[in-house]
Amino acid sequence: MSDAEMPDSGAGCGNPGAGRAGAPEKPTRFIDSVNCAIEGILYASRTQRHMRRHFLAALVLLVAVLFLRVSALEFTLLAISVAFVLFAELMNTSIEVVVDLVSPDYHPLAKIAKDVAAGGVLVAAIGAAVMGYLILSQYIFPVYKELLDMIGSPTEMGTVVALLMVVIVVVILKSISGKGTPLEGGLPSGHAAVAFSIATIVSLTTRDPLISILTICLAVMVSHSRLLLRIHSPREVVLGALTGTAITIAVMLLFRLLN
Ligand SMILES: Nc1ncnc2c1ncn2[C@@H]1O[C@H](COP(=O)(O)OP(=O)(O)OP(=O)(O)O)[C@@H](O)[C@H]1O
Repeated sequence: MSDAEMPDSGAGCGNPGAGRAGAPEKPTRFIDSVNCAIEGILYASRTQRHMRRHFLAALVLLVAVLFLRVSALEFTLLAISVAFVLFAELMNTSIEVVVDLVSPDYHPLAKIAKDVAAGGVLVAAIGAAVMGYLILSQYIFPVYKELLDMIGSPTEMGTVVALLMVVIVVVILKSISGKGTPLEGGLPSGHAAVAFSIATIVSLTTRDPLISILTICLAVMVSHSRLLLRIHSPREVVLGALTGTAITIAVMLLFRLLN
């Protein structure tokens, strides 16, 4: 529980006796119990960055649901998935706090307890992602396909020109920033730029949203490996990805305009 806060033992819900008799009292009224539950959720949001991310994802999903006009059944399935992820994160936080209480020092069993609880959150999140994909892809894929159709299929010449331009722009930007070599380090990441350029070309060639997502996943993995190897910073990788994608799309649009 790296960023957890030590709770204030005197203040909080359902302990009106605190401060008077000294010892906090358990909540007796229903409203006090509800307040305690809300305090638990607030504690988890305040101390667990993953909880905040889950809430943010839930907000994004709600906005998407509003725009995509999913059916009531689909909304129910999505809501259950999101609630399950939030529930798992709350249970994970609770287990972390209990483990820290019982075993503040390193203990192999404490590690297993926390790792298993974290595994529960991961399983819930993967389930929600699969559910989200299966439901939302029916609405998003046709729009995405239309977008790919608007840019058009790349010609062989367009592909070669786009890739060469990406490499040249990366070298120029690296020489301006004065950091790194053509193949290692500096701003932007050349690997990310080329990986995203290839992902864009494959997406436009196949015009298949699923293949597009899979190749983008590969590009993300290539970019992530540059971070893991500590060759690039997140900023350099993101700029590389944007450079590769933007130049490739621009070249494709230009070829479409000229032919
Ligand atoms: N007392 C301990 N004994 C052994 N290993 C521990 C202990 N505390 C934490 N760990 C290890 O560190 C990992 C992270 O624990 P921590 O309490 O920091 O959770 P966290 O950073 O909030 O993680 P999460 O992303 O799961 O919410 C645990 O999964 C566990 O492997």
